[in-house]
Amino acid sequence: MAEGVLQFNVASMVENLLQQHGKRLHDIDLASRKAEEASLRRYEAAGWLRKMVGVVAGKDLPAEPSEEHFRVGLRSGTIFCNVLNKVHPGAVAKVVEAPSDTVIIPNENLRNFLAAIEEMEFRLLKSLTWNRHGGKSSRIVNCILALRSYHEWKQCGGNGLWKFSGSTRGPSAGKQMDRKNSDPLVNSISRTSTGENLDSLSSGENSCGDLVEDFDEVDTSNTLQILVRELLSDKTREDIPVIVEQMLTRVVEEFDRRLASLKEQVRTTSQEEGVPSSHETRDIEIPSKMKEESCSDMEIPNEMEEESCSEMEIPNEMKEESCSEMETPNDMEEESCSEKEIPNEMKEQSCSEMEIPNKMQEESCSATDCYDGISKELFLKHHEFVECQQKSIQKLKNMLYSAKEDMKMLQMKHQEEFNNLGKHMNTLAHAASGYKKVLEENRKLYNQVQDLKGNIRVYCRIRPFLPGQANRLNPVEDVDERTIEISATSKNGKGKKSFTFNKVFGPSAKQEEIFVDTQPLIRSVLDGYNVCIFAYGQTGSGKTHTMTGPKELTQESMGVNYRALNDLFLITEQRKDTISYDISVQMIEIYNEQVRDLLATDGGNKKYPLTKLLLSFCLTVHVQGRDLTSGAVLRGCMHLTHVPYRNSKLTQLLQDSLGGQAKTLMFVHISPEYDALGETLSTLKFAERVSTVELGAARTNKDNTDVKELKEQIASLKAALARKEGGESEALQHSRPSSPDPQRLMSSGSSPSHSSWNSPGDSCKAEDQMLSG
Ligand SMILES: Nc1ncnc2c1ncn2[C@@H]1O[C@H](COP(=O)(O)OP(=O)(O)OP(=O)(O)O)[C@@H](O)[C@H]1O
Repeated sequence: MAEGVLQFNVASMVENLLQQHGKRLHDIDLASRKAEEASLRRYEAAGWLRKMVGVVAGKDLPAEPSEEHFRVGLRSGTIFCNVLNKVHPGAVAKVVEAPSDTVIIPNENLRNFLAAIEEMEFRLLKSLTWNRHGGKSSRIVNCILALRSYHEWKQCGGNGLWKFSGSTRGPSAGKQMDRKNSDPLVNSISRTSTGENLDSLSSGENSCGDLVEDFDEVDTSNTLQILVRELLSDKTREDIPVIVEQMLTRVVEEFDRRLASLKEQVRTTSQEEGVPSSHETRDIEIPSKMKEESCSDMEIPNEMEEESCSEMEIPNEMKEESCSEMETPNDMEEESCSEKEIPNEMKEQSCSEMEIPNKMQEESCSATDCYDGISKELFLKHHEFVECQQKSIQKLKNMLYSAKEDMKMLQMKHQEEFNNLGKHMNTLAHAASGYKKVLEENRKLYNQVQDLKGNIRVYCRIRPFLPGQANRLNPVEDVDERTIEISATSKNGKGKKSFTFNKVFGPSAKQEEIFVDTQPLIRSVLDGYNVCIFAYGQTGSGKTHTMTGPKELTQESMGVNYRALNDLFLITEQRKDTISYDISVQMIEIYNEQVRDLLATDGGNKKYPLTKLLLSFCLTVHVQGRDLTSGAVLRGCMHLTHVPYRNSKLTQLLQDSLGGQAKTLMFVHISPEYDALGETLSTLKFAERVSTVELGAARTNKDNTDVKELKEQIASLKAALARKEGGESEALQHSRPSSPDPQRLMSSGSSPSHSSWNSPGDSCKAEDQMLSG
């Protein structure tokens, strides 16, 4: 049908071209009208045949066929036989169903058709005009239209002889066909009916062979030939090539224009039907109307074509994948895949049924069915794949939402914990501040307690008899916690003499007991107080034993010095997180009013061996602590040695620990032997007076006589001291506020003093020095 349309359009284009050239020729116009009239008559014949046999049986014959399609659709003779059986049931006993492209010469159906007519004695067909002048196709058209007229005449109750009027516009009621009419075709039929061999049909002018020949010959459209012939009939030989070239150029241009218009029409239609644009390009050569008709000729439902088109949207990869998964036989699979790869070509072939043999159309149909099955399966797989992806995406969305919620919860929890931590930190800072205040208060209270115990404390220790002194008389009459009672001889003022101290330790007292009252003062040193711990007493009374210990030291036998230093470092370690301490040691020897620095070096070598240093008669430990939080600095010192108290230099040295806030512990040692009784009594008197100074007026001196004597001795000592030491007392007063400088001490006094501190007179002088300070 496409060719028919195009051929008709070419004729029109040529006509239009001629009109544009102002060469509208009457003959040309007449030829065009004739061609158009011939086409209309052909359509009329084809339409009646299709109506008679039905669309399915008439699928090989388009409704509006070109001459070529008209010839091809009828050359099998099948439609002729079926139509004749409709007009006269049973007229053709055997109809061979064969594809339209099957060429059988002489055609069996045509021979059966003619034979049927002979048997039916259709002499009425004699009236048909088998006019060769109208073209071979026109003769067939006229024959068909005559048969239609006869059929209609019969349906209208016609009887007797039917006379063909030659009109194709339907039967004329009551018209009679002249059966005597001599027509070449009828004649040939008549001859056949007289017993001639059917094969002879092909030899007769109007035989079946003529009819077959009519179908077999290629009847190119003579319309154009007529037009061209008429156009060039009056032209000179020189003008013809130019005119033909010009005409062909315009025809081609017009053809291209209309083809483009047709493509645009197809594209628009495809878009309206939702066909992807990528397929439009492949389909543009076939108008949608043509496709529908062609497909209907092929008995392919439109839905199938639509499905095929929709399947075209499936990505090639998926199609390939699905094809690879197909379980169809290999040959079928290959065919399907090849069909899949070039679906548009297949579609074109299917639609262009006029150019494709029926067999190929059937293959195309079967391929389309197969392709449709594959496409559906692909579609299902695609749909399933998309659903799976959508579920995965939804699951991911849910996980993302859950993760976001968890993150929010974590952020809230973190913020809450952060706030709580901040509050906790504030509480801790407040508590720390309070704790420091408490520590400070505790320190003050602690040292207040030490103050209440007395800044100068005097302890008396009685040395036990040494080995080999057993069973010797002991002047110590009685000892309790704070009092010692001495039984004096007449030489020393006969009678019992009682002395009171902060504490009295008997001969059996352990080193640990001696240190008990000393230990709290170590903490005071680290709190910034000055402490002086010294031993006092006659030779061999046990001073070294108390302060250092015996030669063979054990944990139990360690003296005050070791224990004090141990506690000092222990407390320093305990406070290391809050206070940083620097500890230094000073070792000075005072002998014959000469002060020597035992740690001084002489040419890189120490002047004194370590053993002598450890046994040194004056050890001073300086402590400097820095509060790590506030930066406040505390300074304290601790003097450890036994002291020949009468020594003025020593008094000067110990000035920072003999008054004010300083804590002084004096361990007074006495020997138990009778032969040292005088010295013992003098020592006890001196020590008790030191303690009495500290106790002040609150302490009542029970012995006024002793006080009077003491005052006299003090006055005497003052005078003597003034004479011997000149302005030393004045210097002592001026230097009191600061710690003593060993260098200054060593250079200030060089004159020897008393070589022995054992005499009571010396003791009184020392007491005077201390009291004056
Ligand atoms: N409490 C005591 N228990 C046992 N032995 C002691 C005690 N006190 C002192 N001694 C012993 O007495 C002797 C003399 O003691 P020590 O050397 O300590 O006296 P001193 O006062 O330091 O003498 P000096 O003034 O001459 O140095 C030593 O052998 C010592 O071991």
